[in-house]
Amino acid sequence: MARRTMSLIPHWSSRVSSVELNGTPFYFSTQEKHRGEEVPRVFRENDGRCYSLLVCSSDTIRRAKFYAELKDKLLTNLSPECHLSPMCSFLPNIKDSLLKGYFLKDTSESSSPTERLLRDLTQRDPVLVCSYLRGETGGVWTQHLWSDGDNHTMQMPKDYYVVPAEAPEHHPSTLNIINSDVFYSFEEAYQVLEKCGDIIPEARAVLELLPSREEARRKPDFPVIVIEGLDATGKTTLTESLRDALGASLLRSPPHCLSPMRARFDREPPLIRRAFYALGNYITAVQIGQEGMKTPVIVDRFWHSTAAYAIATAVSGPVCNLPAEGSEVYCWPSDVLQPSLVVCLTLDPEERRRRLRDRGQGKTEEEQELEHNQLFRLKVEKAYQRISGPACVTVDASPPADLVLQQVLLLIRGKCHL
Ligand SMILES: Nc1ncnc2c1ncn2[C@@H]1O[C@H](COP(=O)(O)OP(=O)(O)OP(=O)(O)O)[C@@H](O)[C@H]1O
Ligand SMILES: Nc1ccn([C@@H]2O[C@H](COP(=O)(O)O)[C@@H](O)[C@H]2O)c(=O)n1
Repeated sequence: MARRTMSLIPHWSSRVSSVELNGTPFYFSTQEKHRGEEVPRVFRENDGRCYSLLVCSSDTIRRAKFYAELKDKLLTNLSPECHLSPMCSFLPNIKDSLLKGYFLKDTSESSSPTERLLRDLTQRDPVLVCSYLRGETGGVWTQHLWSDGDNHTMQMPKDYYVVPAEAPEHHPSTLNIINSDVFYSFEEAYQVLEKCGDIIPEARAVLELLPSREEARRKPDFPVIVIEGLDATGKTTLTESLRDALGASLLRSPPHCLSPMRARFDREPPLIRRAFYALGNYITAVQIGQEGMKTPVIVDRFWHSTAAYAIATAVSGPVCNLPAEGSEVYCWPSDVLQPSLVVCLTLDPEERRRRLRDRGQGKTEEEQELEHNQLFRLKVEKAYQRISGPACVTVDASPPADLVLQQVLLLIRGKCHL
């Protein structure tokens, strides 16, 4: 941790912090001199003590795992008078500069229990703690970066004042998407699972099933049609009908051979979970390459799903926070086979809920989130539409199943000459 802390200090005063209060981000930064700026919103009307905790380690797996555990750890050990808000710190427009953590307001009588807990964290865990002090008059607040040694004195070269900051042009959560949430090459995803081998035995099992990257790129003779969409939009129904109508092979991503490991990865933080799904696409790509030498291939979910769900989870807040159309995050990886056609099924939310209810099967946590969280659903759909090379063709899945089939067959005949 010490090395990581030191490497942050040269850019410390260029960093901007964002604290989410009831879902709205409030930004502040630090500066050496106070020039009469107002007190940033998060410090206003504040009688308590304030702290920030940012998870930072050059070991990406440790960082992801610790961040996933941090909230529970804090809620279990802090007094009920402590209030936590999600926060992050970033260098505007600098990729991979985002550090995630929590902002803590403590209104309890004594600072000792909270500070003891924070001190323990700085000594044992990859976390950077700052405390914030209000000046005598209440008109200024200063930030104090704790050391990771016994004595939590200031490590800052100077006192820094906290001042309000502008909202950045791009939402900060977009800064770390590449190779943390979405993987654009076999190697990047492979490295994540390789590093997890010691702590997650299932990661080794996945690595043993992986093909070489050349195999995943092999272009088949027959067309490859991918069907995408949120859960319960009718992908299984449609893909099975297409298989029968076209005499095609039906494949899926993640492939069946990964089913025994999937539940374990669904419990892991995004970095690890997304690397698992990314690698699943490479296994499916090899199967497509083999089957596609004999028949057309229909695929139930592929890279669009992996990227769209990952982006929608990584980006907090409303749809406008997503990276804009044309952003590199939506680009198809160069080492994954490109389907001939990608169809994305859409359905109005009420009909989708009805189909989910009627089906009554168990759902992954993410699917439950989709059901509850309208914003998340909109973000997944928007991300689906923005992915390019190949882009997806949207099809309204609300008509009866045989009509949806006819419409998709027309698209396939037009695009793939079948
Ligand atoms: N066009 C349709 N009209 C009415 N009901 C449909 C239609 N297509 C599918 N259904 C029904 O909706 C439910 C969900 O369909 P299906 O399982 O095919 O969706 P899915 O997209 O594969 O879901 P998941 O991604 O969760 O596996 C099923 O009960 C299915 O019978
Ligand atoms: N290629 C894929 C396929 C799926 N996912 C993730 O799985 C969930 C939905 O899968 P279902 O089998 O339940 O339809 C969804 O949460 C995706 O995150 C993926 O990432 N990549």
